[in-house]
Amino acid sequence: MIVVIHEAADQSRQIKELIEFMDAPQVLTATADNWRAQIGDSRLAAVFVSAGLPKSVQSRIFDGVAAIDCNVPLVVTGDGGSLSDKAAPWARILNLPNPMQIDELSAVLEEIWAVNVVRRSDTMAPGTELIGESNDMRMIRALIERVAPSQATVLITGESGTGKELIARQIHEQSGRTGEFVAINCGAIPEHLLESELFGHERGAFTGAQVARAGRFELAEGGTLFLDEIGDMPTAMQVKLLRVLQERVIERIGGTKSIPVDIRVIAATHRNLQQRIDEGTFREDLFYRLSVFPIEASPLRERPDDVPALANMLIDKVAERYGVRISLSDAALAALCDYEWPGNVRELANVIERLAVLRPHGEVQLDELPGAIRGDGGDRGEDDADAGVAESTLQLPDDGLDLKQHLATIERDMIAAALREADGVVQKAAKSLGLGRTTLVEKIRRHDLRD
Ligand SMILES: Nc1ncnc2c1ncn2[C@@H]1O[C@H](COP(=O)(O)OP(=O)(O)OP(=O)(O)O)[C@@H](O)[C@H]1O
Repeated sequence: MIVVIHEAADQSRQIKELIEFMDAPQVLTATADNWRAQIGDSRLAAVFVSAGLPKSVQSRIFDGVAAIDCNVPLVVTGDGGSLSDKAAPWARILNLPNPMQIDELSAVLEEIWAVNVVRRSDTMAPGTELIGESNDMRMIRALIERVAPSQATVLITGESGTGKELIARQIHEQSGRTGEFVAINCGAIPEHLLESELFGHERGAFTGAQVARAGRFELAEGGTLFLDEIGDMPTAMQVKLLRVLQERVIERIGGTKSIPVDIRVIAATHRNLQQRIDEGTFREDLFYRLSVFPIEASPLRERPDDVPALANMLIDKVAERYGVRISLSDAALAALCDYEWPGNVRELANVIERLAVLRPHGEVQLDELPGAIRGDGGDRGEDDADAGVAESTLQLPDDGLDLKQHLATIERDMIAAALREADGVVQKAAKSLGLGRTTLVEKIRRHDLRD
């Protein structure tokens, strides 16, 4: 949800229409007094605030936004007034001068989208407990315990969905560090935004930098900075990161002051960094700096003993979310344990979620699992086409269901899953769903899926 606050109602409407014209659904016009009530429980993606509003009113809005989440981007529209440096030192403030140009608005929306991809990934973990009693998981827990109290930089490697972020969070939680756990996905943020996201910037450092802003290094002061997808970090940024790791000081963009930082760095990647070093896309010196204490998150197929406990935990989560509790027959559970899980725990979570939505009540039987998991040689692409569950096995719950509502829920969840997989890139999600981009945008709007 994007909120537009302007002293003139016709201006508010105009800005809302322009934003909607740029394919951003869920735009709300509001006043400084009622915006908070108007958004209700919707997730706040950005707030557009008129520069013409009195400073005291702006401050009130900023404080309200900070109370929800300091990382929500603030966009100051028009140039009728100026913002105090101290108005919101925590904030990401973007500027859109009058008259509003489409290309400038488009750049601002791109940035808002990027920030929100990061915010979403920051809150993605459905639970914080590390589940599993396999030898690998026990070993990982022991490593976490050993490294947590030290200051050592940790490099967590492993395939996608193996729990690298969860491991990083555990290290932070057990470290006794009092600052925040700040995560950033180095692969999801456009290169030109990554530097300011990490290092922050001083006022006037570049167009739109209306006030100074702290970067993630500073936000993680006294805590932990989690650099996810470090293997995708552009090489120019790798040099800067190496300097921070060596000298423990940063400089904001456009700044001259060296700011000391007390942070614990944990990096993670699903890439083979050795291969990237050989290809010349990852610096060897940075690799050695990062991998002071390496932890490898093993793929789920190598620890099938963990599948039952993970499945139970995920069934609980789904029950909380949808109010439907499934169970697994012995044969179904055995098939889950035998499956290769190329998408690891995240894929298991998707399968459990799909089963709960498509087969809302009762015990899931072996023949109700996706073909690839049943081991009948079913092609994964075909399985995806029928949402992972054999059509003939769908059963009507004893007390019936509201089919329209049920199908809408499935559609909403599939779109949400596709957007997650595509890191929020609508074009990519549309392709994986076999839909045109405009159709998907319309569905996202209808299902209220974009913030
Ligand atoms: N051992 C585990 N116990 C409980 N939940 C887990 C475990 N491993 C993974 N998960 C859950 O699976 C999902 C994926 O885990 P996570 O995001 O930590 O993986 P990742 O390795 O960082 O993935 P990516 O490389 O794609 O970022 C999360 O929702 C996480 O909570």
